[in-house]
Amino acid sequence: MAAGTKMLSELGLTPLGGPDRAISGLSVDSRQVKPGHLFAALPGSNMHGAEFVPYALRMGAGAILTDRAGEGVARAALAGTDVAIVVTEDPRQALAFAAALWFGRQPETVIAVTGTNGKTSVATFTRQIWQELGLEASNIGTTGVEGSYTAPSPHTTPEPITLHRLLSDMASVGVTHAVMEASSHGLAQRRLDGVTLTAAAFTNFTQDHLDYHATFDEYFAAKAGLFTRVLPEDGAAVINLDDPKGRELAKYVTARGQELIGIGTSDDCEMEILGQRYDATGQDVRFSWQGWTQMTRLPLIGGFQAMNVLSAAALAIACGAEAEEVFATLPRLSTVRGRMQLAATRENGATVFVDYAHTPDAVKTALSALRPHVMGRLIAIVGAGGDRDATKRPLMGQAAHEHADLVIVSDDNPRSEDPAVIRAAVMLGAPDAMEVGDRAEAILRGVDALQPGDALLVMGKGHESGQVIGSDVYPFDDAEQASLAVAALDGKI
Ligand SMILES: CC(=O)N[C@H]1[C@@H](OP(=O)(O)OP(=O)(O)OC[C@H]2O[C@@H](n3ccc(=O)[nH]c3=O)[C@H](O)[C@@H]2O)O[C@H](CO)[C@@H](O)[C@@H]1O[C@H](C)C(=O)N[C@@H](C)C(=O)N[C@H](CCC(=O)O)C(=O)O
Ligand SMILES: Nc1ncnc2c1ncn2[C@@H]1O[C@H](COP(=O)(O)OP(=O)(O)OP(=O)(O)O)[C@@H](O)[C@H]1O
Ligand SMILES: N[C@H](CCC[C@H](N)C(=O)O)C(=O)O
Ligand SMILES: [Mg+2]
Repeated sequence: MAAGTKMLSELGLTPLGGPDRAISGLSVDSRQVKPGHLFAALPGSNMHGAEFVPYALRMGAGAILTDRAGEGVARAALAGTDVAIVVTEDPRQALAFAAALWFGRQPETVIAVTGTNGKTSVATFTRQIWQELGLEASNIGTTGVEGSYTAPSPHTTPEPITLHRLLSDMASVGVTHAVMEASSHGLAQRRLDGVTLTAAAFTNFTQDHLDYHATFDEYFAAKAGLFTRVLPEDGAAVINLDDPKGRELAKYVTARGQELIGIGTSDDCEMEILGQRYDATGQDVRFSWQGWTQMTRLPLIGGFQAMNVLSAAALAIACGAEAEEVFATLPRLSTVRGRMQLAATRENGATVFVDYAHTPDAVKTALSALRPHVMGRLIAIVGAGGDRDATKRPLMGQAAHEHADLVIVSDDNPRSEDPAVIRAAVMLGAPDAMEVGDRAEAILRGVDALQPGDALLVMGKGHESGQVIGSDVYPFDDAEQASLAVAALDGKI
């Protein structure tokens, strides 16, 4: 937390029935409270943060922010103290605004990307385009903070205090352009409500996270909030119009008077994909921007990458870059780590790719996207994470069964669950799959099966560097294991 203090009123907060108060910082977790901090006692999915007010007071909290549900418990704990209390309808949003005002600085241009799949890819390509144009740029998301400013990021969308500290640090070292992923958790929890956005993008909407959001509609409403609540009226919205949910969002965007940039394969899109031709190292893409037809080469595997890249190009243009200069950078973009990444090639020419597909739709998309680049068979390794949406498991198995020639079901972060139970659920959708729990062995078996012209797609872990079993994290990297397996089987080690 930055040195110094600020008054609650400077952070947009009004204490109930008491005088204004100087605070020394912000905390969302009672265990991190420092003397004089405002402790945000938030309604949680397990418990109400107000339960921790007594703890926060022992740590020296100077003010409490909560909602009506937390007010009673908080007031009881505050009896006899002079600690201020702020009660609002939506304390998560109030905290987000307070964090923005506390840190007071962000890069001039910040954009956010939402959607079930493709957020990391679009964010990374946008940052790469900006850097190619000579701008100081970073992306924030699942793979950490990358580009001109780098840092680890524990969340896809960081908590508001962490987020605004980061944006302020970036701005102070000269980063002018930042692009962040807006996860549905992040949006539902108002984590980015305090960020001033120039533009936002929507990639697509399919099943995920039904462990957290009660229904599909609730999950979609969380994503829609990026356009209906966070992006200002003078912001630009880049929307995938090939997705019916994108069409729905486009109506909200138009109703709010935001600039709509449609992207897709229909002729009402400003950025229209006209054709794609695939080969072993990438693809040629024909597209038009506001009616101006272009051809470009993308050194990227997978048809959907054209959508991701052109969304990134549209975002860069929406934020002021020259279209011609943006398009000139596209052949120089590089694969996002762990997304359709070529990890190893066997002596016989067969290839191994690593991808982060961890939803039924992503499994289908990744396999069908790889297919036109491959002459031989497609072998898939698939598995599902423990302590996550269990309904997606058989659907992921089924997608692999339908789109690959050979399926191996293996473990992917079983966490607190029994891995055999997770594999059995995946195998409900892929009954003739080979079951190999140990992931290193599964990769070895997959690589061993590769004939000339074949490709192996290892899905689910992408850039991850560990296998989470119980509460332990064992070092594990799919790309590294693929290289080791190829080296071992080709007699190099
Ligand atoms: C499921 C989820 O998103 N949980 C977030 C939520 O916590 P919660 O509602 O479950 O909290 P709770 O356990 O009920 O506790 C209630 C409150 O008491 C506080 N507390 C709790 C214990 C204590 O000792 N003292 C204390 O003050 C907590 O900080 C919380 O504010 O609110 C907390 C405070 O804002 C977040 O830290 C927490 O994120 C946790 C760490 C998390 O792991 N989130 C993941 C699932 C997440 O956000 N993932 C998305 C990406 C998903 C994807 O696309 O794959 C992301 O953007 O990273
Ligand atoms: N535009 C797209 N359409 C469909 N599938 C995609 C698209 N882009 C990427 N994917 C698939 O989704 C996987 C995840 O991609 P990416 O990491 O870019 O998405 P994400 O939205 O950031 O995911 P997460 O929610 O896990 O952070 C990729 O490995 C790929 O299989
Ligand atoms: N970050 C996401 C995706 C993880 C993908 C997969 N490796 C898993 O562990 O389920 C999550 O935690 O749900
Ligand atoms: Mg991501």
